[in-house]
Amino acid sequence: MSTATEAEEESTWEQVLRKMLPAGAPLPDEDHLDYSIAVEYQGPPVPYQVPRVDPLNLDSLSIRSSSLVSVADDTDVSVPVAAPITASKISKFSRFRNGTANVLVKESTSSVPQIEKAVNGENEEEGESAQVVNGRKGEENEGKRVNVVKFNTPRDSETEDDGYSSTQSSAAADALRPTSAVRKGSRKRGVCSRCGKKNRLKEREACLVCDARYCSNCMLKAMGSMPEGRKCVSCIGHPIDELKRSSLGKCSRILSKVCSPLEVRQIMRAEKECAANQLRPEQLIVNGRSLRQEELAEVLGCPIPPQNLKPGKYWYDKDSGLWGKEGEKPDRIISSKLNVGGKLRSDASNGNTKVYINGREITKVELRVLKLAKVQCPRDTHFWVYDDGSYEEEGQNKIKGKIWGKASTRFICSLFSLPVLHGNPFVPKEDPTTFSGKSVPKYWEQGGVQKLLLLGLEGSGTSTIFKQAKFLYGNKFTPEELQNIKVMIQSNMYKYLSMLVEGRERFEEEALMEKTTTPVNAEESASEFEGNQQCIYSINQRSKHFSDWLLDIMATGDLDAFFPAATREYAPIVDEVWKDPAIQETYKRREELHLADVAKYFLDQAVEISSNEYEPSEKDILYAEGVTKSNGLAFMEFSFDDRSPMSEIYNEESECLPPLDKYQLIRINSKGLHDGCKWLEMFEDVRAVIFCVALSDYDQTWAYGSGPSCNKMLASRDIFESLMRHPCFLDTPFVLLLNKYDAFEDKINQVPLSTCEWFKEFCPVRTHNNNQTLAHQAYYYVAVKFKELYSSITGRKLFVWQARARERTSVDEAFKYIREVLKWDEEKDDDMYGITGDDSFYSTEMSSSPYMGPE
Ligand SMILES: Nc1nc2c(ncn2[C@@H]2O[C@H](COP(=O)(O)OP(=O)(O)OP(=O)(O)O)[C@@H](O)[C@H]2O)c(=O)[nH]1
Ligand SMILES: [Mg+2]
Repeated sequence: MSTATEAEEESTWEQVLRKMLPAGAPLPDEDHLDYSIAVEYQGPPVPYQVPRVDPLNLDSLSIRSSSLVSVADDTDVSVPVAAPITASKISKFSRFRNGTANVLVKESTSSVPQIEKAVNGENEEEGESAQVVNGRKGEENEGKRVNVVKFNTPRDSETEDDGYSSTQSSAAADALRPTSAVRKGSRKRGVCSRCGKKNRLKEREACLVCDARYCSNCMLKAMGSMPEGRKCVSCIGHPIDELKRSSLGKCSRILSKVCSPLEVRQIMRAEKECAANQLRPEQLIVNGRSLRQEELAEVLGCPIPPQNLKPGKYWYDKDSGLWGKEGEKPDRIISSKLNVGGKLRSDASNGNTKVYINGREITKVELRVLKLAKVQCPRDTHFWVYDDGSYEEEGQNKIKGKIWGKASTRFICSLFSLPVLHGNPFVPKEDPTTFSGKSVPKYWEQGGVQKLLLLGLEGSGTSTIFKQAKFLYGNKFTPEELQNIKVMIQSNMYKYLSMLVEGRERFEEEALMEKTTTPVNAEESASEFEGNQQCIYSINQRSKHFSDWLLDIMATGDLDAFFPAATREYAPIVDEVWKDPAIQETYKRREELHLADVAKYFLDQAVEISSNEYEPSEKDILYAEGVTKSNGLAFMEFSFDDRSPMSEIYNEESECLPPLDKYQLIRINSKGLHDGCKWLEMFEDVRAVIFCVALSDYDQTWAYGSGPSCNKMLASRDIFESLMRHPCFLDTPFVLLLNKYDAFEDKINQVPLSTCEWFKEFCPVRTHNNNQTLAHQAYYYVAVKFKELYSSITGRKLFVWQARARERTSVDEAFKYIREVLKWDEEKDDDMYGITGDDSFYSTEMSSSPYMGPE
């Protein structure tokens, strides 16, 4: 039962309060004391009488104060419940304030009018009134109040702020709060569960247990010192809502605004590590049996534990280490030989293939991968698979091979989202057949498909090239891919806008700072002050609210959950904000914000893009940043069908023509490169690595995640270097695509190439008759720098090609060049001498270039 204490004397209330608060919670000072807390008191008996209040008879409760209750969205319960007291308005002597206008309103379901309401309304820090609550019997505590609608009537707040006349004890309100924390119902975005203020544009911090949402004003008051992370004080000790498990320990923007970084760190740590928030063993059922505490400990403590473990039913094959959700294909490989759960059942993953691994009937996908990996598995085969991936048929006592041994199998697995053994000592690196022994070209064994690996730093143009290849060589985008691209474009648009509004905020601050620190003369600056501190980066309230809201959403990483469902709704305001002169001014400084120039292309079409009927045009597809929604791995197969029809007519034995060369283009985005290049091991059998560099990056800065920033060209160079040193590619030819030549041409006359420290010795030749433009010279210089680096490390020749990926013909030429490189690479093994004299044709030979500065 909750106890509520009303203490007369200062020393006494302080004492009592301290005991009520969670250990370590700061005691609010008297002026700001507006806690309304209900916690179960578990301390020693107190030496004085605790005032008791009988539970209220809800039906007879008449409240003069500001709140009434509606149960608008609740069908089964309809008990009026006592009001939310705007806690910040209650004095420590716990009197209700004077009620004013009370209005009952249903929560509107459309959010557009709410935006209007909120953005036109006053700031949430100011007083408000007229709150209506959807409450429910027995769950009315701070955390449980939902759907509070407020009216932005400034008059009300004025009258409200003075005088508290009700003498009703706050204990009455406290008594209504249950002690148990139960999550209930849906909560409306933007309504603070404590003060009831509503603003859809403000982010709220949610309690991990009951999902009560608090505004930044109320958060600390409702959550205290957060000894178990973000939980209402009354929810401390209770297990978290499992839906929120993935957000444990992930700081929100609002929290980082309210607390210092050190506090945030402590809170996040407590949230992750405190006992109450841990998985309980009975929540995990493995092979049909819930775990015991020591089994859970074993699972979590083993060298390769299942990650992001959530409550649920799993199967585990302790011989191979395979682990998956009950009824599903394997999800990962964890440590083997753990003694946990029941016995693995044959139907554990609901397979119907009549092929068994360690007694489990495998799923169709697994069977497919086994077949692709050339493992013989007719029906009723029983395999025994060990934790190093080696396998044998049951009863035969003869190891047949290693399932994940071949790179190609690992690649297939990754395509089918099946787990593979990673970074384990058993990957047979020493096995010559899995490495590209060039004497028998590897691709012959794989049906003649030659893999081309396309990579580059973020924004270098790899996805543009990939998409161009798709347009060029005939692979149509499927409806599903198109849908993904559409969603990608829509969410990118919000990303661009949020970068702009964030930049605007910064520029505005800077501009105003400058204004105040450099007054032209006293009079002017005074009048400027009165002019409400405006500058070219200032925007109106409405846009400002939208911007704040957008930034909050972006900060919580919620974007995908929120869009594109809301895209249509917000299209007009997106368009309005984008066209705002302040944002346009900000866009002019986009380079400082690392904002791609396609931002304009897409934001100009905000309304069309947001529409349901929107279908990305070819140009949209091409200009969009990324290939897939997750923008991870993408691949396509193609061949160049450019044999002239004439030659076939002439060739009487046209059937004897060699089949067209088939290629598989695999594009990895730059993230895959940063994660310790671990992806790359799957691609050891590629025929060529195509590394893409944006020439125009030479004056850009860039940072790995939140790390220190550096020149982007240097970052590209470093990645390139780590690739050529990678053991998988020791024998693989590299093609360097120097992309964005168009942007480079535009830039080079304004920004000297020597801006990049690696190119500081570039000294262009300035003769009148020189028909080579500066861009041309600069391009050659860059190419030579890369070539020198490459040959100094590998002792081989680097192939370089220039590209403008937005132009389709340029990409076509690039691929034709790559084809020549492959041919040359093949022939060089056959004929070491015949070709070497001729190789300058394939590469940009310019070691004697006049543009090289003195070394
Ligand atoms: N001006 C110009 N822009 C280009 C060129 N190639 C690509 N872009 C643009 O540069 C931006 C980034 O290109 P992407 O193809 O997405 O780059 P990426 O390598 O896939 O980068 P991530 O997806 O971020 O890993 C896009 O807006 C492209 O339209 C080019 O040759 N010239
Ligand atoms: Mg991209």
